[in-house]
Amino acid sequence: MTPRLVLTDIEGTTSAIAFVKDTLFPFAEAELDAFLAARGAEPEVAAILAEVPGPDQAATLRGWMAADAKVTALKSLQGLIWAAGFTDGRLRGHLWPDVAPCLRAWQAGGVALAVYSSGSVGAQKLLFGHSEAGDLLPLFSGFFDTRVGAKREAASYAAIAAQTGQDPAGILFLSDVAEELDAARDSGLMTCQLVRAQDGTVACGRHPAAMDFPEVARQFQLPLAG
Ligand SMILES: CSCCC(=O)C(=O)COP(=O)(O)O
Ligand SMILES: [Mg+2]
Repeated sequence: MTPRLVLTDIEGTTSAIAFVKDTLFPFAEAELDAFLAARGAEPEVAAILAEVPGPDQAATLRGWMAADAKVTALKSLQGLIWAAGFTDGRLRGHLWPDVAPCLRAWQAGGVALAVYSSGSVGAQKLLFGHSEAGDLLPLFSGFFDTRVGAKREAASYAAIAAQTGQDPAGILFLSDVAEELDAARDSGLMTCQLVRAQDGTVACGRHPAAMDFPEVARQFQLPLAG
């Protein structure tokens, strides 16, 4: 069945793992103290901080950062910190060169597009709105983060299907992480693992695999770019 909706992960799928780990995460850590001092009392930030335990919240946040913990509060805060960098040009969303042409072709061909990442919805919009390929936000009809559930839980994909109004069998989920693909398949979605050599991803063998988006298009009869 040709997908009616492509649901894509970001890190390791549309964008380099190194961009997230070596650019985005250090940017947020470097700005953390100044951000908390300047904006910690704002209602939006205070509501996030209410979910951060411990007497030294900056230390808790740094511990989560060091562990790459996919904690919703940390992800929300990182998104708010990155906002300044994306809007003043210090940050630009990395995309592998094959990604934007395929996303444009798929959307133009009538395939809906959505994002599901541990990065907050706000951060997802910053990355695609300020990407190396320009503003890609108009291509997407949905954005989902861990507020819908964890990426390794099947129920999260059922919830996304319900919220998009799509039959799970018509959704293709793209990710580099086998456990995320397992969970999506458990909820009836089609799956494809992105095995990008530059990221050092290894094919898990449990899902169809593609080295880039054109190969995804060929395997799932999606419109081809250019
Ligand atoms: C601008 S999105 C930042 C990505 C991020 O924070 C992250 O943790 C990556 O998670 P993903 O689910 O995209 O692998
Ligand atoms: Mg990923």
